[in-house]
Amino acid sequence: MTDFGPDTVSAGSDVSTGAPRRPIFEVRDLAIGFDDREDVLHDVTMQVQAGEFVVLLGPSGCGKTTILNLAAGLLRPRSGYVRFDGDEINGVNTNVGYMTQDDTLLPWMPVHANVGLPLRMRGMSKSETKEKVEYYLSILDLSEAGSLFPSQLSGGMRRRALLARSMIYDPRLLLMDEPFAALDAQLRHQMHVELRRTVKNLNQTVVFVTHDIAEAAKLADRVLIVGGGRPGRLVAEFQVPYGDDRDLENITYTDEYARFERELNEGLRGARGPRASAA
Ligand SMILES: Nc1ncnc2c1ncn2[C@@H]1O[C@H](COP(=O)(O)OP(=O)(O)OP(=O)(O)O)[C@@H](O)[C@H]1O
Repeated sequence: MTDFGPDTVSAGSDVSTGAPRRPIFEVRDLAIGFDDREDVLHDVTMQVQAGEFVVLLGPSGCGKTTILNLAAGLLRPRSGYVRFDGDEINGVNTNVGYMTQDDTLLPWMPVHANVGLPLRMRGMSKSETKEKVEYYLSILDLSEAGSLFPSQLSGGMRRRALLARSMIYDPRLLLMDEPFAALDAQLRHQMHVELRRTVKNLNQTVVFVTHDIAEAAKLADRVLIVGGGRPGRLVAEFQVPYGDDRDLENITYTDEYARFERELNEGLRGARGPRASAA
């Protein structure tokens, strides 16, 4: 575990050239609040490298979604900067896909039209859109469901369709805000397996928000713990001890996983602010 000071970053370097890598998403010395109220987040510095799966883990209300909204360009910081691929984010960031726990499939459109919608809105031709939709439906095991309407899908299929729609325009960064919170435990597990397989195959960069320790431990390459009371900050960073080839069907039975879950649990306990711990 790394305890965060305000200057902590995870820059890394390119193994082939030794040159420092440019992060795809970067926040430095950030403070953000709403109206004239106290800051929600303060002194936040973090970086996400291309291809990484970063999980923001923290108690409710600590500011996790706020970080995603900054990445999407929906919010601006009070001070500090938020950069995407080296450039400050000014206005809506069209390089991101954003999947939340809301079900935003349009009920009057079949799955293929829902999934292809972002491409049609960007002016892609019908035939190109069809090809891409077919590809994404196939990698998310939805090929048979293309002509069904959202009301005809199971909960897991709806989540997969939403994931396909968030990824179809090849966003350079995928933001996910508790996307599986409404699913039962078994379906959530299936979605974890499919999500990791899909994003790793596509080398998709992900920032994923949750307050579920097991979800963080299974999915992440790196976990950042957000919290510490108000204003919130990054209180700890954990590099996940198992690699890309992790077997999500069996990993939860290993000692390594149990140890890591305990570490995250302790980190999360330290992230609860004075008000939360007193409750
Ligand atoms: N647009 C807004 N206007 C005013 N306050 C806001 C706004 N967005 C967020 N907040 C406040 O900022 C704080 C952090 O909210 P945020 O949604 O980022 O937390 P979170 O960690 O994602 O919480 P949860 O896990 O419950 O979703 C909360 O107190 C929330 O009420």
